[in-house]
Amino acid sequence: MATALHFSGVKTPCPASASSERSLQYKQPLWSQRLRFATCVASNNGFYTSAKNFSCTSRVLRVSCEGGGITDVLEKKQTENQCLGENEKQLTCVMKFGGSSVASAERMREVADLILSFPQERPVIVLSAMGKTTNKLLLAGEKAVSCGVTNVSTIDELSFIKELHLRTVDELGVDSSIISSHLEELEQLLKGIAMMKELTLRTKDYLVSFGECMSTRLFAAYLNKIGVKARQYDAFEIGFITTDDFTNADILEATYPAVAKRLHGDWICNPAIPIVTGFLGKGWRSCAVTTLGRGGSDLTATTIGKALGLREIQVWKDVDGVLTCDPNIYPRAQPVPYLTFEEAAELAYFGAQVLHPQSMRPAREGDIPVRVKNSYNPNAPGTVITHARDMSKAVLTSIVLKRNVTMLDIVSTRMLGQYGFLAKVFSTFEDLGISVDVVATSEVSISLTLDPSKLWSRELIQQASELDHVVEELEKIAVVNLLQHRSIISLIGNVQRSSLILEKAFQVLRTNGVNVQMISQGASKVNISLVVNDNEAEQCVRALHQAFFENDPFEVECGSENGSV
Ligand SMILES: Nc1ncnc2c1ncn2[C@@H]1O[C@H](COP(=O)(O)OP(=O)(O)O)[C@@H](O)[C@H]1O
Ligand SMILES: N[C@@H](CC(=O)OP(=O)(O)O)C(=O)O
Repeated sequence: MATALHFSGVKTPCPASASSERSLQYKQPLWSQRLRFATCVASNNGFYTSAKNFSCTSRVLRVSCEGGGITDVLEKKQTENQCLGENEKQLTCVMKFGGSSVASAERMREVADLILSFPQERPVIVLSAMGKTTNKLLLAGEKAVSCGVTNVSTIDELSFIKELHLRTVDELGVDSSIISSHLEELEQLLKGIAMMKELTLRTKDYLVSFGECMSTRLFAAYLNKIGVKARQYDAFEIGFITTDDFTNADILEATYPAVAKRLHGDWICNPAIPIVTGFLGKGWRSCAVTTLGRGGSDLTATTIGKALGLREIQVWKDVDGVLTCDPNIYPRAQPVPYLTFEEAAELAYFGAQVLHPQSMRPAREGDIPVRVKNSYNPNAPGTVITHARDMSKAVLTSIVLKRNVTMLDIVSTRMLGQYGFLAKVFSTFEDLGISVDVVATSEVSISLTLDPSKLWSRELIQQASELDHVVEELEKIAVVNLLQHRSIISLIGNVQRSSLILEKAFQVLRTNGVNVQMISQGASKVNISLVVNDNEAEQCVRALHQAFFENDPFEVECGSENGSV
């Protein structure tokens, strides 16, 4: 590949230095081959080597030498795609960094270093909004509804967002023009919301999109500033086509070829690290900006992974991988080294905030391994999620809690043996567009829980009236008992060993005086769900964690009547 390149125009002689060559490779992985060659040509000709900074456009490679601000311009004579070696024509992996990983200028610099510490990779980068920007944008929107147009500029969250992004511009040393129009437009939008006194789901999505649009622009500008060629993309401009379910849109199939064509096409014509907004899409009918549900950048990453058929999808978080339970509930949670797609999907669906519920689907379809890593602790091995893993020793993998769940006990008013009862119950939910999580049935009754995330996007008042409506409809065929403030504890693991899991679990729950109100073992064979009262749930998770992950396994298996399990 190197011999196909031609550089000329080097004018300034400098002493040769091997170490500069290494630092060039480190800083500029995409160009490392070419730079090594450029450096080599230069030193061979007795010109210079100690290159310090460099930047590349499709035609010009600019290298400034150490010790004197001398800039040499190396004209690259051939066109970009002719220059790409056979194995450089493919992007290799996705690296997604969540809000916690890009919360400040310092964190962005660290993330840039982290990306560049993998010079063998040609990554696509997916970023979330900085820190808690999405929450702040939503709060600002809610305040705008009632604060009056003239008070919009004093909304605390707006000031916070402006200050954070402008400080980051400053600290990264990039041009403020890359985000100034977004900040102005954001304020205009909030004024519009204040004028209308209304924040629709569609407007909410447009509002939160500013977070990702700005973080990616900042990061791409920073990479370009340090000489690493990067190109920013808004996902809604490059083919992320979704349903029009604002705040919770689904990716449509057309996305895959469109995204692949755009990212791969650009890379081939003019290689630059793609920096893509996570979380965002474009509604196929409305053509408006949509979002993929909270935490949706994980789904953006796996979608790109599948679209481009990449080798690996890396999801960089602020924890050492997927843990045995939520560390906020129990800080002694431990990393889980391996998971299957199925386990990870159940875990995410049943509430583990670490992964977006839908994010495993594209990875599983494309059979692309997902690695969950800690951007604060890159040396930790993290969690690798693949199609299959050795389950011979696996019992329990992780404990997940989903709070604030609504449970319905539905008892048929008809006689035993009546057919069509289940069908009628579920068609009621279908008609009302409400999704059901966990189900347990007997001949004449059904207990089920309703997915709070599907109700989440609706106003509380609307949720209450929808629940009333559900009960009203079901009461035509059954006696209905609505039970609120329940939690689902999901035991994700090897359900081939369900008796062992249940034996231990019930021992723990009995010791803690907790009665399970519903139990379900899904067809997936990786999940047993138990429904308990909200106010008992965290205590249960801690006790279950101690029993399954911390105690001596022999002690746990034997248990005792009145003490620790
Ligand atoms: N089982 C779990 N494993 C790991 N993290 C979990 C788990 N359950 C909840 N979490 C929480 O998820 C957080 C990471 O997810 P998220 O905030 O979406 O990350 P990011 O914004 O970096 O994408 C962790 O900080 C942790 O508090
Ligand atoms: N910014 C969006 C999307 C996202 O994925 O964020 P994070 O990766 O920080 O969870 C959110 O807060 O929901």
